[in-house]
Amino acid sequence: MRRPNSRPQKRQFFKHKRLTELQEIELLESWIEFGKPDSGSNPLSLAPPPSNAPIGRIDGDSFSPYAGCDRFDRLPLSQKTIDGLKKSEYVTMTEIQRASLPHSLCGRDILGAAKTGSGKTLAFLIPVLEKLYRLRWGPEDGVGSIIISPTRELAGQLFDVLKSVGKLHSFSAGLLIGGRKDVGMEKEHVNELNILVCTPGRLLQHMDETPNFDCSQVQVLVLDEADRILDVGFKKALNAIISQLPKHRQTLLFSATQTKSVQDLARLSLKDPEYLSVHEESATATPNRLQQTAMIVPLDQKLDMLWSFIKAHLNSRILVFFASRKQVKFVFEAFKKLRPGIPLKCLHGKMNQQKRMGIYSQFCESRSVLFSTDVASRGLDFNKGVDWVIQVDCPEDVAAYIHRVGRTARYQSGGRSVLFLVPSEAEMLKKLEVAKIPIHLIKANTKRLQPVSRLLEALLVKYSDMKYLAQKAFITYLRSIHKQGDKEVFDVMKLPAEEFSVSLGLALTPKVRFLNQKTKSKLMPAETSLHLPEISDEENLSEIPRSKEVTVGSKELEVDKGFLLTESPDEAEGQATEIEAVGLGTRITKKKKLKINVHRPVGSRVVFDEEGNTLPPLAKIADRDGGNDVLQLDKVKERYAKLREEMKPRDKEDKLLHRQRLKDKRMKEKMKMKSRSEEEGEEDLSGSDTEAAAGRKSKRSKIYFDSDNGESEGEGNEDKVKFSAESISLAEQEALALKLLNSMHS
Ligand SMILES: Nc1ncnc2c1ncn2[C@@H]1O[C@H](COP(=O)(O)OP(=O)(O)OP(=O)(O)O)[C@@H](O)[C@H]1O
Repeated sequence: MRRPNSRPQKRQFFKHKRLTELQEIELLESWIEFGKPDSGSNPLSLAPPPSNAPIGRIDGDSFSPYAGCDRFDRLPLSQKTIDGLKKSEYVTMTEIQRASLPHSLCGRDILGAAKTGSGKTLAFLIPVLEKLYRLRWGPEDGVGSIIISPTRELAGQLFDVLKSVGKLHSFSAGLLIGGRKDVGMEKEHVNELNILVCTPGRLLQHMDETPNFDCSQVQVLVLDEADRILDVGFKKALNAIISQLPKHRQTLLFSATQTKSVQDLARLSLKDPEYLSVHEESATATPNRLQQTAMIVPLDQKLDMLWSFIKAHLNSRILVFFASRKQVKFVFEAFKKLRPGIPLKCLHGKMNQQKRMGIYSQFCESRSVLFSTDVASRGLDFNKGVDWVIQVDCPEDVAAYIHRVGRTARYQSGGRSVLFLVPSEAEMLKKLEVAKIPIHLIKANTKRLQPVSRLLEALLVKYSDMKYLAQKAFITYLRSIHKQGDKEVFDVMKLPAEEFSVSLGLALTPKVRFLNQKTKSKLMPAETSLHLPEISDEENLSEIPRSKEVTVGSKELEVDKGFLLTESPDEAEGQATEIEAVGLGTRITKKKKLKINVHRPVGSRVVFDEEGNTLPPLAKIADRDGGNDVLQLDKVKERYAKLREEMKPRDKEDKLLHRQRLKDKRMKEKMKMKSRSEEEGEEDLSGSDTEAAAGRKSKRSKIYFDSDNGESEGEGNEDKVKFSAESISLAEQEALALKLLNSMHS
């Protein structure tokens, strides 16, 4: 009885809701049309209305202005979006949101550039939601918007923000990224999704493989980190994607480092795009709350510096960038074994996706050090903030620098960054300065440096897989420098390859095959690691931005003051002395330091000096020519040369021993096989079941017996061995075989 009554009520409710929605859309369309900002204008130049000014329709056909407003609820947005924003605690707009939303809500194409961490994500997600809402997009309409991100982690992050802000809308959205196994399931549902957040590769995979996958109705295309996606690396994929999208669509491009290349934009067929670069006039290209520093660090001392830095900042969240995956793996594995006292994690593109996502969220949650390649350099917003960004290897260009340091000091929080430059990369400082990046050249407080290369040497002796990782790290680093396009900054020939390999704990310098013989011979000899950087002369020094003091205040920053010293102009007697001091300082192992050898790998040999203090295993070798000698560079080099010489015969011995062991093992296996076949019976040996059996049999007789008469080849010899398989036990056979082997080797 109740049912028939309830139906009309329900229908009434929906009818009412539909009308409201339609009315809302109508109102929004009129409001947007009424307050359209002039094409080419920047709404940021308009003063925001007073807080008590009316919002929406004022009377008849007039509406409140929205260009220039500073709060989301003053924009012509659907109630669902306003409520979604409020629930996610977004009330006031950031500059890029204020500048771009009035234009993008009108349906215009946007090229948006703003500093890292300035809120570009909402600047493109809101117009996507609003456009589809106003078009009353539903499940049967299929894909209405595609948001492309260069990395999986970033796509995942965008998807989370979309879910949070758009949770009151009824659109279906999907995350399509590589590395996920459920591609089959994705294929079944991808056509039902309204908003796709994806990486270029996975999207293209669906375009190629998924039957009936249709993107011909796409209304809004978004490229986050647009300059990266338009880069050569994604060129083919992007061209293929664009060819399957309708020409009439809205396109939104955002990045902290925007492209203006006409060629790039022509590929996207933008229509009169609004170029909104909100921080173009700003004094700096990086966030204002970011304190940026650089240090000249000889290549062979980078790991000493990094290790010391980590040990001095055990309560921080530190993101460390390297040039290659192999370096990330080596340093992560090595430092993990040395136990610095803070959790270590690593992230690179070859990790499986689940692990990648896990590491990303773990790093968001707790204090730790994350070693990463540039896979984490763009867009990622670690929710509890990153305290330090350390660039152990120089970024490939200024844009890469901006994105890397942009992982800290996001939105309204502060952050700090350190860039390590080898002396030959000092040119990078000038490039950063030209790009309006306020970076201060500092030098390390060498008293607090803790050398780590000797510990690495010990590790490599103990763990053979570490040696392999170190070799790979060495080669890939040199290769990455060799491949860099900017030859003003990167010159592989200026790198002290041998010293570098020693600093990784390698006794022998690996061969660098990708450099031809001629080039190899030109690789810098060891002493160039201490050569002056190009900024050594007074003239150039004055061009490098300096700060008199790093502004530090908190308790933790006292540690920084101890570890990092700003180079004051008074100190600049000449870069030569300073760099040399840094160079030597990091190599000096003061006895005092060695007394507490807390970094010793677990289970490693402990060596004591005459006073009963513990020393790292190789410290003894270092000191045996007299304590003061290590203070001299020549002696240090001599020591390493000696060490290498000492290691050479040991390496040979190891190889011989290894070969011998393999032989013994093979011999034992064969003996076992023989005794097994004997147990199985004569007929097996004489039978001709398979070719393999025949082969085995003939091989056996070749090794153990004189082929015809069953006598050993060594007859007549003192150690002659003559045996018959039937007459002796397996143990005896093994003993005899070993004896035979020994006699052969002797
Ligand atoms: N209007 C806002 N009010 C408060 N917080 C905001 C607002 N907009 C963005 N944020 C916060 O600012 C942080 C950075 O935002 P977002 O990730 O969008 O920056 P971005 O400009 O895309 O950075 P990147 O260039 O590194 O990709 C995020 O934590 C986000 O939640």
